[in-house]
Amino acid sequence: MITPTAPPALHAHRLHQAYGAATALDGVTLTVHHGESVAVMGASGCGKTTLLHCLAGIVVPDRGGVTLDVPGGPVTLSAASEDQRAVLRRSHLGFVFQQGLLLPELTALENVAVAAMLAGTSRREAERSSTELLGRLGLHGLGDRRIGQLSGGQAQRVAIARSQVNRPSVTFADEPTGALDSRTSEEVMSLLLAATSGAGTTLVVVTHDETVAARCARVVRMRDGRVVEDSAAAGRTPAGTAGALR
Ligand SMILES: Nc1ncnc2c1ncn2[C@@H]1O[C@H](COP(=O)(O)OP(=O)(O)OP(=O)(O)O)[C@@H](O)[C@H]1O
Repeated sequence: MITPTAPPALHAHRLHQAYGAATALDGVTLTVHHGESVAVMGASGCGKTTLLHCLAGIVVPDRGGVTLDVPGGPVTLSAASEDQRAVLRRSHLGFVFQQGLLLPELTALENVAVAAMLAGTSRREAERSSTELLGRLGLHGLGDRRIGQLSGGQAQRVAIARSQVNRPSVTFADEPTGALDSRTSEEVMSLLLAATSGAGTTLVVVTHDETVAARCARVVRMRDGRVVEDSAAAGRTPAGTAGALR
């Protein structure tokens, strides 16, 4: 008897993306399984962020396609409208960027709760789950602070809380520790891993930092818009998944 296998968390097939004369992606194929943590590395300008944006449906590539497995079944991004992709991102994908992109005029709690409310959660439930999540990320009692009243590491914890409040299937992080010192970077990466692959969901993280990449189960290296090395092919074992946050 043949046992049906679960679809991967994401599958990208021969992605090409050019900006004028610059080729950002030159035929990237990548499959990421549920619960994996994958670091994407490579020199500046090699196409890492463009890849992340294509995988998350922020950019639709010139050629090639991406399929994401989310609750309700796999979605082919090229077949989805811009509105459908926006709903998919809000409800099923998480994002953490270098600067967090938090709203400075809102408190830590409001920054997290807004993400839940935009995905359709009531204010009451959004505030309850956001308070709980901030507490689990070590920010108990700091929910009323505005972002400018937090340290860089605390602000990134808020960004992680915001990214996870809708329990995303896949979390995309672009240089999430880029603005932090090495100790804080390690703490933030531990929390990000615990919240994602440590809880059975998927993390794709773009980084220049080898120590950040070493915490991930898999490292993909790019050069000139192509994947030139993939530790999955070399049989590397998971290393950095800390205990689950939920
Ligand atoms: N919106 C855009 N318009 C024009 N060119 C772009 C755009 N986005 C990316 N590029 C170009 O595409 C190439 C890949 O850029 P990308 O940002 O994906 O690289 P990266 O590896 O993430 O770089 P970095 O590590 O410096 O962030 C570069 O040559 C860049 O200049």
